[in-house]
Amino acid sequence: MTTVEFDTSTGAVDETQMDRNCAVSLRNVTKRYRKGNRDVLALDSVDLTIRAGERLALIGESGSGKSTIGKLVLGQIGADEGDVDVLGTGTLGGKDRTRQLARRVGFVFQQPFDSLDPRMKVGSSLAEPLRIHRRDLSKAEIAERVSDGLAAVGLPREFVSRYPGQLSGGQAQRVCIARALMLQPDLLVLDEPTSALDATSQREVLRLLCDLHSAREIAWLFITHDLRVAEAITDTTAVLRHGVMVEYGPTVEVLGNPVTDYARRLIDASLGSGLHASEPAPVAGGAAL
Ligand SMILES: Nc1ncnc2c1ncn2[C@@H]1O[C@H](COP(=O)(O)OP(=O)(O)OP(=O)(O)O)[C@@H](O)[C@H]1O
Repeated sequence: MTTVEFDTSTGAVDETQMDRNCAVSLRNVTKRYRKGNRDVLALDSVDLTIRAGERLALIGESGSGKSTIGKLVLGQIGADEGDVDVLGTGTLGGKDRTRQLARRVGFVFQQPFDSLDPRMKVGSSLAEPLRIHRRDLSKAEIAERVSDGLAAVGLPREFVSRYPGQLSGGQAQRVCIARALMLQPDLLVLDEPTSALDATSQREVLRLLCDLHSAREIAWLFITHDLRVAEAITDTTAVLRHGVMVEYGPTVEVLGNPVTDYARRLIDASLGSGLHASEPAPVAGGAAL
């Protein structure tokens, strides 16, 4: 792992020292949870790399360990064994690492209304990360960035004064995406970001994510049960089973030509059996959305 210098006075990482091509690196990572008087092995010796700008889909049946990887990457939990390095912060101490991850990794979860404070207007929600992490910005500069953030997700400026309860599910998820992007992150953790939305909002949010990726290449860890989404908009797919990475490679190969029966069953259940081998998956650009 590359060593990174961290300036505690400015909060800046000396990026000249870190591997700019690597957004996420998990090496031989094992994670157990304590459940009553027994241990649950959630991840077993997992290796995973997400390069800068790469969109990786993480798929697997319920309980296979997908969200555990998301939590490790966000720094919400630690590994029992192995190395977790996110954007070169792996060698930083606890507080510095947490601060860097909060600044440089955005996240969008399944339920937008759980992620937004119902008592906070949209404008305040979007301004909050800037107030915390960008103390150099004036009030006017923050207000301008909030307006720009809303525009970037296709919402009018007037939404600053709305409360979450006055938004549709799709609009609320757009606000969550805008919030995740406020600090211009290098990595987004997207944990089922569209599965709580109706079909139209799903398509709109996925198109929005693709457009944002085209405008600025942010790496994605995209956790999904929906293999059509993985197929349409990701570069790489990793398949987890009982905490073990059983397949990993370009999305077009993993979904088009799965090696394990397990992945084949997942794909058949989500996409039907017609895709394998004969039909290339329409990866990137959102063509199939
Ligand atoms: N806080 C916890 N305490 C105990 N066990 C946990 C905890 N969190 C997760 N687990 C267990 O770890 C395993 C992996 O869980 P995880 O949430 O990572 O799976 P997942 O693939 O994200 O599932 P889903 O698709 O249902 O969200 C499961 O067996 C789960 O029951």
